[in-house]
Amino acid sequence: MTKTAAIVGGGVIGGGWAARFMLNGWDVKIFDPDPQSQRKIDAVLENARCALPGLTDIALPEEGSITHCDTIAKAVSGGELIVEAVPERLDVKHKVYAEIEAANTTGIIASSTSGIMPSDLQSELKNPERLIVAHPFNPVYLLPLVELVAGKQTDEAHIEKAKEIYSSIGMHPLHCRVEIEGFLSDRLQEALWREALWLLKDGVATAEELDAAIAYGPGLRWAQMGTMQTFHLAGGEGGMRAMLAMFGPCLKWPWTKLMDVPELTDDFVEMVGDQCDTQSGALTPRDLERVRDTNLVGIIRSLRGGDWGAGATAKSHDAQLAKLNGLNVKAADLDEHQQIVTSKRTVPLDWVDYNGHMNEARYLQAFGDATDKFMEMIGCDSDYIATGGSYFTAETHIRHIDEVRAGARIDVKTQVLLGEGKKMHLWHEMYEGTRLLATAEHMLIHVSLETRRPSNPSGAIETALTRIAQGHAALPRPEAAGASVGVRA
Ligand SMILES: NC(=O)C1=CN([C@@H]2O[C@H](COP(=O)(O)OP(=O)(O)OC[C@H]3O[C@@H](n4cnc5c(N)ncnc54)[C@H](O)[C@@H]3O)[C@@H](O)[C@H]2O)C=CC1
Ligand SMILES: C[N+](C)(C)CC(=O)CC(=O)[O-]
Repeated sequence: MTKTAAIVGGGVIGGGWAARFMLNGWDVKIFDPDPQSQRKIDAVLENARCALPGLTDIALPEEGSITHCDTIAKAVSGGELIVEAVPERLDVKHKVYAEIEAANTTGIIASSTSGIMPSDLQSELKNPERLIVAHPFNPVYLLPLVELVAGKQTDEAHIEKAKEIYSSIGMHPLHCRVEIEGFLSDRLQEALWREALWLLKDGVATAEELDAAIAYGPGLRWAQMGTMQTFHLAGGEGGMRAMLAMFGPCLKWPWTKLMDVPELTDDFVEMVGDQCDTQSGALTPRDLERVRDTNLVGIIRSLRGGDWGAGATAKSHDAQLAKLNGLNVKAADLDEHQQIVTSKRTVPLDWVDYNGHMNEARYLQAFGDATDKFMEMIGCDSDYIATGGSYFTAETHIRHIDEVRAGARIDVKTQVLLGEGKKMHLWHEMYEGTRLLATAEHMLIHVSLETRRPSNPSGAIETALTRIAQGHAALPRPEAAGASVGVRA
């Protein structure tokens, strides 16, 4: 069933929300009075379409539609979720809520505010119980964190509903249980930013040097662990206790100017702006966004490996997407009269090489993932593997037939050429739509993980595999199956 999100305010954050919802299959209705808004949102969507699908190993749903409305009433009428992303001013937000209330009395109003207390936001609403804060992070289409905060009058059921909604679009809802200004993340970020502005103003370092001080060091750690766990490790075997014993007293030394804010005079703003422009060189903000997005996809993908932080969120999104894509098929439901779809995914940005197309190593990864999925389907899943049986690949032959680029949706269809005793001979075909991109032929042997020697699979796996192999024997045998490597005549 298609869902609809109403978005009021289509700037940096509203545009990012539009992209995240649409690429997760939601329809979006949006209102923004800026005549340039549609152009700006299109630019955000273009970047998001390149980046977001690469976070998951399973294809996202079909993209939803976007309707640009010319009034708030048209955007929000009938909506169950109304995302507010207008400028960070209480008076502006109150005015917008009054217009929303005139057209919609029941939908959840989710404010994107970076730090205004939800109790203040809901103070003039007729139905204040439906207002929550859902504070995202830029770029909203890639970063999974969304801070959820209730005001004094919020119905907690809406927070629970919001957790479901944001999880279903690949996000990590963090419920900030105590309502405070700036919530959690911005409190931490602002302390650092304030200090950086002081160091720049006092001529201690340039914008570039300050960014290097983060990007080459702590920033790399922060992508995976926050300050607490990072410093727990800095205490060696003594952990955080040792860390506090050694560095705790330093916190009282005058290292930081945390509570003071440098005065934002025109000269100072120009000085900071100039230094940031110099730092960016010839790259425009849109160019930099693309660099940032490619790097973020790479970082989050590497965190998937360890099922860690933002990588774990992407993996649990995969589990939901596998269901939507019909990839969670059990052995008994596999149709032995046709090839089996074992993968539906999008080519991630970081799978593309210097030739501008998917690198050869990634074909093996995509086919290997399809083999893993097929193993899971016939019952060789993580529970079975934990009992000590699995398959090892003994031989592989991949043919590269046509190129494929980042962002393309690819499917793998699998045919069992032999499934007998310890042997499993698979034939995979990779398609973009109906275009054949590559084929792979693998011979796998069932092994005991204890002896590391060939062994028979469980009866259930053998039965499932034999049934499919017998059914697939009636399908045309792929011409290239069993072919040796060589130049085509
Ligand atoms: N920029 C950021 O990094 C982040 C911002 N936020 C929050 O998101 C909200 C929006 O901020 P940005 O997108 O950065 O600002 P922005 O200035 O990029 O976008 C605000 C948009 O609201 C539109 N607008 C102004 N009055 C309006 C009205 N009456 N009705 C509908 N639209 C109206 C403007 O035309 C503009 O396109 C703020 O509450 C901000 O604190 C949250 C997370 C990060
Ligand atoms: C600077 N900011 C307060 C608008 C930042 C945020 O609210 C979140 C983010 O994206 O860093």
